[in-house]
Amino acid sequence: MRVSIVGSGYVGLVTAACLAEVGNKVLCCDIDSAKVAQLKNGISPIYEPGLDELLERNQREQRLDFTTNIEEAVNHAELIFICVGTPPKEDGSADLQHVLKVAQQIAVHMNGFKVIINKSTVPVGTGERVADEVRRTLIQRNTLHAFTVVSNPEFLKEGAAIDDFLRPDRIVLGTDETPAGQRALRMMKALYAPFQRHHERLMCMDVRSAELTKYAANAMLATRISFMNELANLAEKIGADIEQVRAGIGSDPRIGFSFLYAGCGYGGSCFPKDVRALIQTGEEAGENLSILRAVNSSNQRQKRVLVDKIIQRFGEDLSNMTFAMWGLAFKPETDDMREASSRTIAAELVLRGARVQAFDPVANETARKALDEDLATFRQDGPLLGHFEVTNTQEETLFNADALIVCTEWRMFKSPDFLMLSRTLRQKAVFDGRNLYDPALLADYGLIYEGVGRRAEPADQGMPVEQIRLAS
Ligand SMILES: NC(=O)c1ccc[n+]([C@@H]2O[C@H](COP(=O)([O-])OP(=O)(O)OC[C@H]3O[C@@H](n4cnc5c(N)ncnc54)[C@H](O)[C@@H]3O)[C@@H](O)[C@H]2O)c1
Ligand SMILES: O=c1ccn([C@@H]2O[C@H](COP(=O)(O)OP(=O)(O)O[C@H]3O[C@H](CO)[C@@H](O)[C@H](O)[C@H]3O)[C@@H](O)[C@H]2O)c(=O)[nH]1
Repeated sequence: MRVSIVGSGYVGLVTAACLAEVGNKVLCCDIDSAKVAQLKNGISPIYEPGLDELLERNQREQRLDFTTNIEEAVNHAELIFICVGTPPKEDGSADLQHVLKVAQQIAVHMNGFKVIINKSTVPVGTGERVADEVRRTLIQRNTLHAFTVVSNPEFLKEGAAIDDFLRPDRIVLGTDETPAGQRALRMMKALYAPFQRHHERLMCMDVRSAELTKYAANAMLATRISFMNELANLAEKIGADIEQVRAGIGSDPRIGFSFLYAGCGYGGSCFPKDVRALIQTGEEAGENLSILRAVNSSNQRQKRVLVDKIIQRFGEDLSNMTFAMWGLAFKPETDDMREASSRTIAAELVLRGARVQAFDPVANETARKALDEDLATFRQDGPLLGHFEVTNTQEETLFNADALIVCTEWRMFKSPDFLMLSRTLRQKAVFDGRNLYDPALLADYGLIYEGVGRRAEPADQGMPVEQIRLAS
């Protein structure tokens, strides 16, 4: 089939590459000409495992191309996916300006029947707003073409996006009952047939329910994480260990193990924004979503939990301190820094005069830009006391460092040389925002360990480092 994708970001590119991979002719459009030029030269603007190979192969085999020309994209296909951003507005609601702009542009260039597919995460009612925008533009231009709007929310996770798209848990399709809606449904079923060979994964519903399903899924997952984060904070105070509690409850199949990891808060381009947008939808509908309000504020507090521990240990003035920071991206296997907890932590430390030496295997560049922006607002009030920099290796972060902070659970950080850490860190302290390490083992190495909801082991009760060295 012929498919056009408008918006070539994380969702647009993954959708385009995966649809091309199964034989569709895909044209991907973006307003960012630098991004399109890069893509045309075979360079992916984002880090997503497996994406580069798919982009390269499908471009080479002429099933995938890129353009900045929306008219070309509209003419290319009957199926047009909208995959542009829906960032949060000041009040938390989703900003639909990019979605509605694309709807209008589709109408301007419409040359026949079109199925307009909302893949961007959009609030309930957006399908109707997109249809209104198209209808209004068609009337203004005195043209008449049949079209329908489908909701097809995307559930991929960054870092595992290709696999999530090729082997989805479910494919949600929201269509209306009109003949055009039913024709679109048949086309969409055919488009997704290659991704559900083994069993039916399609869930067909009305447009509004499909739109709400997306927010409900993210809000539920964010709630689970925040529930565990709050229990972790409690566990610390009453001498329990959240990792043991997690294992204890996850084994109940009604609860399950997924998304039960406590840590230094959830980030990314979806959970924080979508929770806030759903709260706003509730507000507009006169429904106070009190659980989600609590989740949102709980997560904002959680992003500071390591900062509080650091202040408690070293005091408010950190001007003589250097922190090594491992991991900057909001999760492993991505370079995405949107709403990453590392940003909150690094900025808070720099404002207190600390030097932060950070390393992420793929997000160093995006992190440098993000922190520059974050700290710029504070620079307006005078020169910063501290300093943030990224280093080329994990080891370089440790140079003259007092303590280590782990923000992202990249595989390479999971089993470090604890003896070396114990000898190198001046204050022998490890603040583990992802609960990667065993508190008792670190105590054996004479390291002070602070996780999230872990039972602390006094470092001085462990075997002294020198003794370990003699024993080994
Ligand atoms: N990133 C994810 O993991 C993920 C997963 C599921 C759903 N979503 C949702 O999908 C949507 C897109 O997210 P993303 O992370 O891919 O965003 P992104 O910021 O990575 O990409 C959006 C792209 O749209 C382009 N764009 C903006 N206006 C345009 C226009 N008028 N014409 C053509 N291109 C235009 C931008 O230049 C950008 O390249 C959002 O609604 C998001 O909530 C994201
Ligand atoms: O047990 C857990 C699981 C995740 N996280 C954090 O939660 C955030 C989000 O993680 P994840 O959901 O894996 O990444 P995203 O790529 O943001 O994916 C979410 O957001 C996407 C955009 O809407 C959806 O498509 C996905 O289904 C949904 O999982 C990250 O900061 C994680 O560190 C935890 O703190 N504890």
